[in-house]
Amino acid sequence: MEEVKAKLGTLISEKKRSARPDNGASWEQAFRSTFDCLDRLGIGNDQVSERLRVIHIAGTKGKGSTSAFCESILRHAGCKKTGLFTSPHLVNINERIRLDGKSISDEKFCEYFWQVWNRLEETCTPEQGMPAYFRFITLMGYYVFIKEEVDVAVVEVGLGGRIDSTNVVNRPVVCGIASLGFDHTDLLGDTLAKIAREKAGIFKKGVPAFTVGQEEEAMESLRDCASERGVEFLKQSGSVGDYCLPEGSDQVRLGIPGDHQAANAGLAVSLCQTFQERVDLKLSPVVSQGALTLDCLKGLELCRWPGRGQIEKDNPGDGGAENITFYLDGAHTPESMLCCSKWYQGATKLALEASSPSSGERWLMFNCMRDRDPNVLFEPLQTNHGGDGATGGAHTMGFDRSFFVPFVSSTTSLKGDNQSDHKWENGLRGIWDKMLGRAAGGKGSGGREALGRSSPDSSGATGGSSSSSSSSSVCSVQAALSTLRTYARQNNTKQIHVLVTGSLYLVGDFLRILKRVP
Ligand SMILES: Nc1ncnc2c1ncn2[C@@H]1O[C@H](COP(=O)(O)OP(=O)(O)OP(=O)(O)O)[C@@H](O)[C@H]1O
Repeated sequence: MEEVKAKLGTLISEKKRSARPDNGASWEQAFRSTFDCLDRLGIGNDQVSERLRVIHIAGTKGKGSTSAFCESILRHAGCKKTGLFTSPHLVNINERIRLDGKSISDEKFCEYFWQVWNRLEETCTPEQGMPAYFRFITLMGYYVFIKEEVDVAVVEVGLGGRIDSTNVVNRPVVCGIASLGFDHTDLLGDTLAKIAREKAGIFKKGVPAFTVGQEEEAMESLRDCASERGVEFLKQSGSVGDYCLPEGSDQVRLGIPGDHQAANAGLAVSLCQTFQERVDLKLSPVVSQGALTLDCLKGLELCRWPGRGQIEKDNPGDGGAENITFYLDGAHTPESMLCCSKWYQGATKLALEASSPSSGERWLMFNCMRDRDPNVLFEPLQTNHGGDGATGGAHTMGFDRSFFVPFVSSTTSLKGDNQSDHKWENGLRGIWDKMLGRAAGGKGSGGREALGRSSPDSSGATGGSSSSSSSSSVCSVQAALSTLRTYARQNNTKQIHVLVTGSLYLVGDFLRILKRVP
């Protein structure tokens, strides 16, 4: 596996996230090269459509969760073999290609990797070289699903849709668009209409499509694209809570927590219902007479999507403390941070009420990529969304301690983070404390407008400036964990609820350190 990882590493051509892939080709050119690569692999894109039953899902937020729900629902509805392609991964690259809900084994990964690698290498020409990292892993995903003869291939778009490497299927069974918002605006456009148009690039002639409720500007753009592209229909899915329940069942339980998951699950139900009606597999119904079936409910409840709303107890057998609970969520956009913050406050409120509110504390471990605006990410974290507010700490939302921790993984260092200087993290801490200072000073909860757009790099490396600075620190993940565990052991009547958020890479680092590999 190490050799395979090293080879894959050679396909990461640039360190910058939005750098041009595939030897400097434009995104359009690079996308078109995916079709050539499929030919070189002996599986033209016609074959991908003929040999795979694909559910293709795009969106700004919730596309991964929706994909995971789809896979789980169909597995529980009787799909003998499921394939799920997602990105990015948290700990191991294998997570991106799942068979029957489990990451592909190292053995199979290596076996298929070499088949794909060797074929592509043998067919390189001066015009057609090796594909870049994401394109390669996408090609490999399709290759694996074809060779494994999966009944369904649920495919999550990597970025955008129209010219994403996954968009090489002429005729998916059904397409879905999860919640739309502002992200990757440098590549997708600076209005919701433009972003929606890029995402709707996965729509295909004669193929049905579903979307969740969207802002009108986005919905209008989706409708226009649907008619331009001649989709069979574009329908809006509802919340999973809108469905009736079968006899013997009193509620829908979702395996991925958070109120925001109801819309993702609703979209997944619509996609799976349409899939099940259109394919020649003997699947049990997903919805029957307007009610979710027991199989569907099981699929929703048993769905697992690590790093999103994941709750893990610390492990005392492995140096941990039994009174620590980690809440791991890779939110990294304003919308997802709002969902994450509401989920965390709700979950810890229940946990704090279950014990004694005064005996619990909320701690934060945070980092985000440098292309994010921490001002807008911090705002929902510092706002009380109707929970109990403070847990003993003095802040608006009541984090008793906050740590700004550098990334550990090599994946993130490849994305341009300098491991040795902590200027970025000190800057994050400075902004965090400044916002808290303003909030405490009676100027609201501290927002982008109030603060201006200060950036960590410009705010200097001095750390906090407000009275709350003593409760925030910059240190390594390991040092933060050590401080946390020592404190927890010394205060063993307290329950410590630790939110880890800001980046999926940080969540991946934690899962690796906690030895909870997905
Ligand atoms: N419908 C939603 N609206 C807003 N935020 C959401 C929604 N669904 C999930 N999220 C948040 O987004 C984060 C990522 O969820 P998910 O993996 O489903 O989305 P994604 O579209 O694949 O995003 P990405 O892979 O870019 O993080 C979650 O941690 C959660 O906080």
